[in-house]
Amino acid sequence: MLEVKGVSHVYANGTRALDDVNLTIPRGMFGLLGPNGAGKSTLMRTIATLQAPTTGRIRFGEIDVLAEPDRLRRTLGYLPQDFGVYPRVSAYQMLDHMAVLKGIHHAGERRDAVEHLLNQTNLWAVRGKAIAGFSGGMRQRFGIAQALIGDPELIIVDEPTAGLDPEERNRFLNLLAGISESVVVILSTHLVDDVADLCPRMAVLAGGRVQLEGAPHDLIGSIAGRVWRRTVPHQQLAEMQASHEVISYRFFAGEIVVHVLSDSQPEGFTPVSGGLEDVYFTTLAEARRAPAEAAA
Ligand SMILES: Nc1ncnc2c1ncn2[C@@H]1O[C@H](COP(=O)(O)OP(=O)(O)OP(=O)(O)O)[C@@H](O)[C@H]1O
Repeated sequence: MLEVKGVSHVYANGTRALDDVNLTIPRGMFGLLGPNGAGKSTLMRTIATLQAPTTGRIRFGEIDVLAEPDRLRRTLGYLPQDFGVYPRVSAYQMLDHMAVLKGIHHAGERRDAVEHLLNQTNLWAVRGKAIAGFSGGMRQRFGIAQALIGDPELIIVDEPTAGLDPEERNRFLNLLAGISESVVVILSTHLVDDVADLCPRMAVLAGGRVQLEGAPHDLIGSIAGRVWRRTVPHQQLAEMQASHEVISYRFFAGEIVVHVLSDSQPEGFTPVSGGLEDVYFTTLAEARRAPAEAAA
């Protein structure tokens, strides 16, 4: 279990990227959902001991993460949002090298581990090819292979499916789901579907604060009977936004499908069985409104 308590982070330029974040993350897949700039990467890097928070505490089981970063690193697998450079060495060589860095010094043990990871991530056939020539999906699968070296108990993946085509995305998410049973996996993403498909627990981060936490199923239940939809010509959108609590809208066949939140049925609207996307957009709308109301 990972416990994040009262974690705040203020960057040197004064940006408060995390503001009193409290989370309890059990074994299994945990979705951390939030829009661009929400603070997800800052939180992921902080848990991964790559940067220290301004205040707060983090525990992973017996480990005091901020006081014993090396101890955490030995049991951590981290797939950052961006590796930056991709080396011209083969996937096999790179994994072998990284396994040495992770402390697997026995050659036979290392060979077994590297071969197992290449098979697990479906990269065996391309093990001799340079990573620099890999497609986006292959790179992400390589990223998971390197994160899994040494059987980590805490795995952090930061926006892993951005830019993947649907088939590669599925392959990647299935791979993650397969490893998440006995370890803590934190999946940071701005894609609601990634969380809805896979995560038994989740939180929404926005403006550096945890806005919502729970099981997707329960959170969807919490908005049941309060989400309504109506299709309108796009000229009417501004009017709709002024008169209703619009949580989302999308263009469809030349018109706009509007979803609104309301305790009773607004005129001209039909009920929708809300999904996680409605929960997410409702949460973001409320998060945006809170500072505006406080200022007023
Ligand atoms: N090194 C830095 N110096 C100053 N501000 C930063 C730094 N890194 C991030 N920020 C700011 O902190 C806030 C949170 O950024 P962060 O990258 O953690 O968000 P995110 O949720 O991961 O966003 P994205 O989905 O766009 O990656 C943003 O306002 C960002 O501009």
